[in-house]
Amino acid sequence: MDHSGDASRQEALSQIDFREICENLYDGIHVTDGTGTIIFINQAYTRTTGIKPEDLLGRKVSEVEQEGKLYKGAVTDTVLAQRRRVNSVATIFPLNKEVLVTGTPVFAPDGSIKMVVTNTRDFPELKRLEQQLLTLTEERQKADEELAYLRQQQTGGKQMYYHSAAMRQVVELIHTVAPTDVTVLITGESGTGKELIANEIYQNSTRRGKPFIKVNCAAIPAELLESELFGYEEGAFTGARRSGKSGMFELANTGVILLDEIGDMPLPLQAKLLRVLQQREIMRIGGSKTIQLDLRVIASTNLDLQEQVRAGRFREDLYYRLNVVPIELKPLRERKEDIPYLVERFCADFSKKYGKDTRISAAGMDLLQSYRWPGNIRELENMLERIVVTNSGGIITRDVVYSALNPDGSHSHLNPAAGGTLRQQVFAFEREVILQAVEREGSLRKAAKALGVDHSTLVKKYRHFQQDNSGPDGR
Ligand SMILES: Nc1ncnc2c1ncn2[C@@H]1O[C@H](COP(=O)(O)OP(=O)(O)OP(=O)(O)O)[C@@H](O)[C@H]1O
Repeated sequence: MDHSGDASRQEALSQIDFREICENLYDGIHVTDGTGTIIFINQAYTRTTGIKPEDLLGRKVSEVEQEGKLYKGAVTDTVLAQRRRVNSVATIFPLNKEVLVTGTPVFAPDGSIKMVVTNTRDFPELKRLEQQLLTLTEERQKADEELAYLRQQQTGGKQMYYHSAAMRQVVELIHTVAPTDVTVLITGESGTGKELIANEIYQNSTRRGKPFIKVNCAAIPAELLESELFGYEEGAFTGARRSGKSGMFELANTGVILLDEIGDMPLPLQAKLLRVLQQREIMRIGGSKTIQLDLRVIASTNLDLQEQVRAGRFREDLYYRLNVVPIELKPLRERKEDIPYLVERFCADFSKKYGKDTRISAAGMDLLQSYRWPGNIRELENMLERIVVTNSGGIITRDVVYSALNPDGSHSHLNPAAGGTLRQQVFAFEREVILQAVEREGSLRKAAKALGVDHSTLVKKYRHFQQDNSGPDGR
């Protein structure tokens, strides 16, 4: 066997000056012989205690203690008596402070104690670190709790209401795909509930409780979006934060990222996003290290992405990457069956929230169903909240709905057949006039009288309008 390695190690070891090592230790070292006479202290000891070698060397620890000028609470004599390691807190008089001391016996081959080596550590420093650790742990715990609460608020605070076959299908699809990690693209007009759907997917996914980061690609200026998404290293560009910053992808790691308004993402960034989706890794701006990503991507937009692709504003390859499972939300006007259910749920929710008991009249509901809801469910929800808060009576009448839909008195908002033919618009207007009169007058006969038409004409028209909410050709 070749022992040359051992030999050279021995040789190297023999050259080492252990005193030099001692002088360079961070802890203060105080060494006595087997009788308790101090034979060595290192520089760190002097730094920690303010006591110089000439004050101690050659003296007995017990004598120094008795004198009561330099320290008290030394462990040397206890170590000598008990022949074991002893920890204690000693008081250092020159600096008027406490230090943590650990005395260790060093035994000779015959079993006698040949030295006592005592480490001296700044107690306040340790204490400060301990306190800092404790504070940080508490803060971290609070932050974790707050995060869990906010995440819950952000994603689970709202219930999804639906009734139409179209929405039932959507919900079924969500529950099928949620537990998988598949990429989902949610499309629909503004206010149709895209974000709510994304929340539902997150809540039912295996990543629930992990980060869920929502990025609105349209709300962040194009020149900032890249650094928001990818983060940057210190000094990556002028104005970059000194310590660098993690991007949204990094923050979302192990969880879910929702790229909202993806259709508004600038083309150069689309190329970078495609790379992220393909390689599942990113590099911070100005960085050199790749960061592996484990995340699920949900994208949403109110633009027609295929149209954007045709117009050259959206990369086709990215479109296919995102459109693995498409979920399309119809505008509210195309799923009117949802309206009564939504109205009832919202009325109940807001009544509870504001301590009221508000219900909607049949005629009020009828008017809500005939409206086109350009702002979709968001508009309906906001309007009902406003009505419930301001309405003093318990019943939301047709008049109340009418003024809520038409606050400035112009008929611009309330145009059930907006964009339709003259016939459709006249139909809508006539319908409105008749339904309002019936509600106001309380009976068909009185309404006919007020409007100056035959009772039988009014009955005929009223029945027709009741059967068809939307327009003369059943639109
Ligand atoms: N099916 C639903 N049941 C209950 N509330 C809903 C439903 N759909 C949408 N909402 C409510 O309507 C509002 C708008 O929904 P959401 O923000 O999800 O729409 P969006 O399609 O993401 O809109 P935008 O494109 O403008 O961001 C929210 O307050 C949401 O809670």
